Parts: sequence; structure tokens; C-alpha cells
Amino acid sequence: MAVLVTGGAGYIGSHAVAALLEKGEQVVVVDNLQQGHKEAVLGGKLYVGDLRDAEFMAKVFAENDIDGVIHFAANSLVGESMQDPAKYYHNNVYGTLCLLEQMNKAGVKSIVFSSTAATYGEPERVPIGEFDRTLPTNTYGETKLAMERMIRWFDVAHGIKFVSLRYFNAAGAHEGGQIGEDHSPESHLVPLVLQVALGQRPHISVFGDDYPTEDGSCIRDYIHVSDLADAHLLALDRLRQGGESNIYNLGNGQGYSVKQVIEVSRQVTGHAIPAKIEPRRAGDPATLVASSDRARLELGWTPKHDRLEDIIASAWQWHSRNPKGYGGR
Ligand SMILES: NC(=O)c1ccc[n+]([C@@H]2O[C@H](COP(=O)([O-])OP(=O)(O)OC[C@H]3O[C@@H](n4cnc5c(N)ncnc54)[C@H](O)[C@@H]3O)[C@@H](O)[C@H]2O)c1
Ligand SMILES: O=c1ccn([C@@H]2O[C@H](COP(=O)(O)OP(=O)(O)O[C@H]3O[C@H](CO)[C@@H](O)[C@H](O)[C@H]3O)[C@@H](O)[C@H]2O)c(=O)[nH]1
Repeated sequence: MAVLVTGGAGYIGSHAVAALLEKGEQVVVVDNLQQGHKEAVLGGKLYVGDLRDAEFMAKVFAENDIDGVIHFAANSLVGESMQDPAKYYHNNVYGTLCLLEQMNKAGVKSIVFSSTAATYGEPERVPIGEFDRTLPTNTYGETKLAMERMIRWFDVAHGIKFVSLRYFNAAGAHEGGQIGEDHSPESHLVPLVLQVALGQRPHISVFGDDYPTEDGSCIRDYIHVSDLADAHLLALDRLRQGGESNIYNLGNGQGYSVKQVIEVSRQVTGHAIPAKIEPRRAGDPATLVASSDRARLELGWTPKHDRLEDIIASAWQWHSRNPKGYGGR
């Protein structure tokens, strides 16, 4: 039996593919390469195409004996989603609908879904628990919540069991050194800060220093990409063993401000990393920190890289060795 990984050529997806291969799983990847990279797929079968292309997806299901899906494929940028909501509804919500229809036709009953901390919006309390209020402050989070809810109704009607993993901020790279983060254009804080250290940008912008946090900049919970990958394998195992549908947060439970991330990056890289305060970015909640107690208890998940220094050092190893990402190879 094979695992279908949608978005498996992307940042987190490629790390999950690596972990599946390391475990000896058969892997089938679907990616339209709008963000992903062929070189990031370390094994298995890669189908280049779009989730929303019914004929293409029917062929993928027909040609492979798929018993579970891990669904990463989506657009996922908070800032962009506030400028182009249609893109997010079309790719995320409609794309997921297309995938679920194909799974249903093929009789595939398990899906692990990439959800996000952005489903919560501005939290009522931190750390955030899975039963806390979900009131997204950006279109991206709204579409992810809609996707989660859609999957639940496919469970009710068709018995498609799901584990929805609400990750907080992914960072870092695989310890083998072959894969890491390479988005174009890049908009995530950690790779942008490291691009400054590499001399590729003159400074890092701090989007807002008037938030209700200790130093005024936004607080996030950074989680290593390989720890995220591990959680997907555990979630898939649970579904294969007949586990019920469920939602889990994935984070380290520790918040770091934008200014702290820059400071730690200065220590890791030894570079001065100039920073400039700029206006707030639309849609950003002030603080997002996870309680991942449920994932630890029920999935047996234990993140191995819980220090921000280690996460940034792992990202730095990738960026300093691959300053042009996959394109520079
Ligand atoms: N990066 C984070 O910090 C973070 C945090 C929480 C949740 N997530 C979620 O995790 C998932 C992966 O995030 P990422 O950072 O690896 O993003 P990414 O953009 O690197 O990966 C997504 C992949 O999906 C592919 N894709 C997109 N739409 C597609 C379509 N219609 N058909 C086929 N392929 C398609 C892209 O080419 C890309 O390779 C996303 O669903 C995102 O919302 C990411
Ligand atoms: O040049 C920059 C880039 C980002 N930020 C700030 O840094 C923080 C982190 O931003 P970013 O790295 O873009 O991540 P988020 O917007 O928090 O979103 C990420 O984390 C979410 C979960 O928390 C996921 O759902 C998203 O897919 C993923 O992109 C935010 O406060 C940004 O405003 C800056 O100050 N300057």
C-alpha cells in the first residue's frame, strides 16, 4: 500500500516524504510545483499536476494502491491571503473538495491534514488548546478552518477518518542536509532573517512593534520541520489502526517575539543582521503559542528540537550551504 502526499515537493511535505521513506513506506507525491521543487522529493513516485484536475487525480488513484493521504498542498501565506482571497478559496477550499471527492471514489478512508494555528485567530488565552475559540483574523486561516470542517462532513457521510494537525510556525531543515526551506518569493521570518545574514538582503523588516507583547513585536511558537514530519507518521499510524478522527496542535509551547528570533539568529550566525521597524502586516494575530499536550498524550509525539537556537542553527546549516536554495545546485 502507498501513501499519497499532496504538496510533497514543498517545504514541510518534502520532509514528511523523507520521513516516510526512512520508515520504508511506499510514497506517491502529487505537486503542481507552483512552490515545490522536484529535487526536494527524495524518493517515491512524483506526479506533477494539480489537485483540481479531476482526470489527472483519477489516474493517480487508479495507478497506485493508496491507503492513506497526507494533504499539504495549499497556498499558505497570511499576507497574500489578505490581498487575494479568491486564490485561497479556489486552491485551498475547492482543491480539498476535489481531493475528497477522488478519495471517496477510490474508497480511501484516511487523511492527515495540514491545518494551522491561523484557525484560532487572536487567542483568548495562551497556550492555545484545541477546544479554544476559532475565529480567524485572515483569509488563509478562514480557508483552513473551512477545509477542516469540510473533511469532517466527509467523515460523517462517507467514513473518511481524519487527523487535522494544526501546526504553529515551521522552521529548520532536515539534518541530512539535502532538503530545506526554499519559497519564491520568500515571506517567512526565519529564512528572511538568514538571507540578511547571507548578505542577500540589507535588513530584516519587523512588522509592527506596537503589539500588546513585552517588546511590541508578534510572538510565535516555532517548531522544527522534522518534528512536524514525525507527527504525520504517528497520525497516519493511528488512523490505520482504526483511530477516530481528531484535531491536534503541534508546537513547542514556547513563544518567541520577532525581535527575539532576530537576536537568536545574530548569535547563531555571528552576523549583525540590521532590523527596521515597519508597519503591521494585515491579518497578523499578536501571539500564537500552542498547547500540544493532546498530541503528546494521544499520538505519543515528542518534539526533539525544542530550543529556538537549535531550530535556527538547523535552518542556517541549510541556507548557508544552499544560498540559492534548490536553484543553486
Ligand atoms: N510553513 C508553515 O509554517 C506552516 C504552518 C502551518 C500550516 N502550514 C500548512 O502546511 C502545508 C505545507 O506548507 P509549506 O510551508 O510546506 O508550503 P509549500 O508552499 O512549501 O508547500 C505546498 C506545496 O503544495 C503544492 N501545491 C499547492 N497547490 C497545489 C495544487 N492545487 N495541486 C498540487 N500541488 C499544489 C505547492 O507546489 C507546494 O509544493 C500548507 O498546507 C500550509 O498551509 C504551514
Ligand atoms: O519580514 C518579515 C516576515 C515576518 N514577520 C513577522 O514574523 C512573524 C512570523 O511570520 P511568518 O514567518 O510569515 O509566519 P506566519 O505569518 O506566522 O505564518 C506561518 O505560521 C502559521 C501558523 O502560525 C502558518 O499557518 C502559516 O502557513 C505560516 O506561513 C509574523 O508576526 C510576521 O508579521 C516580520 O516581522 N518580518
